[in-house]
Amino acid sequence: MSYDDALDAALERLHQEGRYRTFIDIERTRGQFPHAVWRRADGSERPVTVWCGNDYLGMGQHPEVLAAMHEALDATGAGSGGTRNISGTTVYHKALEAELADLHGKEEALLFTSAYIANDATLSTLPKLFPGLIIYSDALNHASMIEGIRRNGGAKRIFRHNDLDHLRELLAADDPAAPKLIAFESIYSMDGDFGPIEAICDLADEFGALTYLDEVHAVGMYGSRGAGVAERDGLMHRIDIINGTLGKAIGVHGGYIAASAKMCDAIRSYAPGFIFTTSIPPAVAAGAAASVRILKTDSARREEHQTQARILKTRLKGLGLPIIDHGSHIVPVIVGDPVHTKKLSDMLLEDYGIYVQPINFPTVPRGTERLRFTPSPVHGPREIDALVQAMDALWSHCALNRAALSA
Ligand SMILES: Cc1ncc(COP(=O)(O)O)c(C=O)c1O
Repeated sequence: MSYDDALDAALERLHQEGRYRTFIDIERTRGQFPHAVWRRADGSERPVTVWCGNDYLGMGQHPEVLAAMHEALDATGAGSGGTRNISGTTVYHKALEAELADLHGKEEALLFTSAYIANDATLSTLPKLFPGLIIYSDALNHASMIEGIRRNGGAKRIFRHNDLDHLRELLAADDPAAPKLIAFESIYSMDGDFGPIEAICDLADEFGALTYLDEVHAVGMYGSRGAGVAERDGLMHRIDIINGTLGKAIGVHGGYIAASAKMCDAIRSYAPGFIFTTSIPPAVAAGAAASVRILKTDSARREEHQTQARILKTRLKGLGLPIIDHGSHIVPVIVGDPVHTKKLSDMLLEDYGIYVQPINFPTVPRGTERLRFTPSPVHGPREIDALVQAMDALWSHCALNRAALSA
């Protein structure tokens, strides 16, 4: 088989399984979000409202964030010009790390090019620091954590999602003297359910394990200063390593960990995913630092975000649509098969100008294919009304069941 034939076969497999992904070309205009323009393949345009963005708080359009980026861009130029060790460290990177360490109440923070890389690089490096380390990983952890754990060559145990009894059983079965780390998330983004942070910290204390918490879907949105669910629940001091993104609620780009100075120093010194890659541009660091700083005091924006999510869930539930509701900001509507999920997504876009991507297997289990809406403070009553009316009409059009789901 030629290389070309092999590529054809690999792509065909995805088409056959209904897993081939096509990009939807969405063009934004500064200050217009969530309104944007969809450019079709033939070049024609359609105005759309974006309902699946992860710029949860609209910070990517915040004038102070944009001003900070412009200022740094004008002062320093486009790129960082190197890895952090070789000319890629600037005052902007250091200021952002200080801002993040302060946010999470940790001694230090360490920037990565994304939260994916932060998870992968940190989790793949930890066994080099703690020989014999056993990592206990929630079954629904993000792909970036799974990849890091898979590649690290150390021992791993997968506990059933949020199942404390199973986690305890696994911890108890291992050598009490072995170094251990429990890796989990504060909000699991597909169902929007919360990780049992306090109970996991209790188990970590009991079994002498470190805790690693991915707060990617919570940073900026939960806690009095936007540090995440651990802050909201008064548990930040019990987490050894916090992972966060600058690309979702912070509205810019990049990722980080926050931890003790020694932990950050060791990861900085050992992790190839930190050492051998160009650092984020200074302008990106400046924008992210401005955003983090603003969100530390802008609790009104957080409250508005939660209110919009509650309103949307209540309205969709009022139509009898199967919503998963764990009380977070994520609004998953379960359609239950890939064909209807795709059809709904296509019709919402073409007929109603509403952009939401279908979420299918393997991202979610078969039979739970869904549309996942992400409201923000800039989705007003007009946008919510339009979405609710469209969902009502399309649900009837596709003759889908109207049955409430329990959380
Ligand atoms: C739980 C979780 N962790 C990490 C990431 C990676 O974040 P980033 O987009 O900054 O790479 C994601 C991305 O969606 C995520 O959902």
